[in-house]
Amino acid sequence: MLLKDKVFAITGGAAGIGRAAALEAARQGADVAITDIVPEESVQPILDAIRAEGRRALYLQGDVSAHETATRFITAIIEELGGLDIFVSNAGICPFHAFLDLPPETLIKTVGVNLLGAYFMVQAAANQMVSQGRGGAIIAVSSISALVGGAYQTHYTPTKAGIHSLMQSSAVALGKFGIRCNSVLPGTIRTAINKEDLSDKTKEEAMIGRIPLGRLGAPEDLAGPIVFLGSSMASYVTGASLLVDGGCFVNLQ
Ligand SMILES: NC(=O)C1=CN([C@@H]2O[C@H](COP(=O)(O)OP(=O)(O)OC[C@H]3O[C@@H](n4cnc5c(N)ncnc54)[C@H](O)[C@@H]3O)[C@@H](O)[C@H]2O)C=CC1
Ligand SMILES: C[C@H](O)[C@@H]1OC(=O)[C@H](O)[C@@H]1O
Repeated sequence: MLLKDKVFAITGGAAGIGRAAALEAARQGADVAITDIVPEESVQPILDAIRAEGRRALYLQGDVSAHETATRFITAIIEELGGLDIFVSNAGICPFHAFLDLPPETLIKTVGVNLLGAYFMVQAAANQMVSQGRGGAIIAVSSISALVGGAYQTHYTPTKAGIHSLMQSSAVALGKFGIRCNSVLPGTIRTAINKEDLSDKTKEEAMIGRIPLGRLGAPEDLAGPIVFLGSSMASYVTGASLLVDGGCFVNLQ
């Protein structure tokens, strides 16, 4: 087991990539804390699955774009699970929209959830890890979109580039405390975030055609890389970013 008796916390753990990572962390021996904006009832099956692995599970409902959520989440983790070893900033939104008429509210909301939310959470987690004095690991779910553009994602890709950069700077700021900071850069992974976008079958086929491994990703494809970066197997890895995209990024021609 890669995370035996560690405390693993994740934002946006109610669905998609976050849910897959939370469940894998429990399978790998960690107690798991999840925060998400959805009500606790809808997360109950995930909490039950974590407990079925013999691990403790905690849920806090909250909006990551409100900085108080970060304090509330870390406080709950310490009260109920007694410490924090691995923190994953994953919650995010991607409301696809054209550039020229993008409403300011959509920009403000996307930056608030994706970038400010990640910042508040990572800062709070880092402070807790520093005060514990035993190091830790922070992983942010950035995106291949940190490196490439999207005509309907002009408000989204800068948040993912920002998260990628946040992990690089945090790695520098927190190295002296033994805290490692890395990001994963998923390609296109089938989740609720892109269900509507991928309902355009012509677009979906074109996207699959660009991927050397010949398929879109599944949430579970991210679970292993996230657990690996959180584990002692990655003890000399910090400031790094790991593309998890089936080879899409390197497929130029
Ligand atoms: N699915 C994909 O193709 C890719 C996803 N990503 C990133 O992966 C992360 C997870 O996304 P997915 O699992 O794909 O989507 P998802 O929609 O399945 O999961 C996102 C989770 O974040 C939660 N969430 C949304 N707004 C929130 C808020 N204000 N406060 C707290 N929780 C909130 C949602 O309730 C949901 O549980 C996001 O940061 C996304 O940008 C990155 C690259 C590709
Ligand atoms: C939600 C999109 O399918 C997805 O988000 C990303 O960050 C990827 O680059 C895809 O565009």
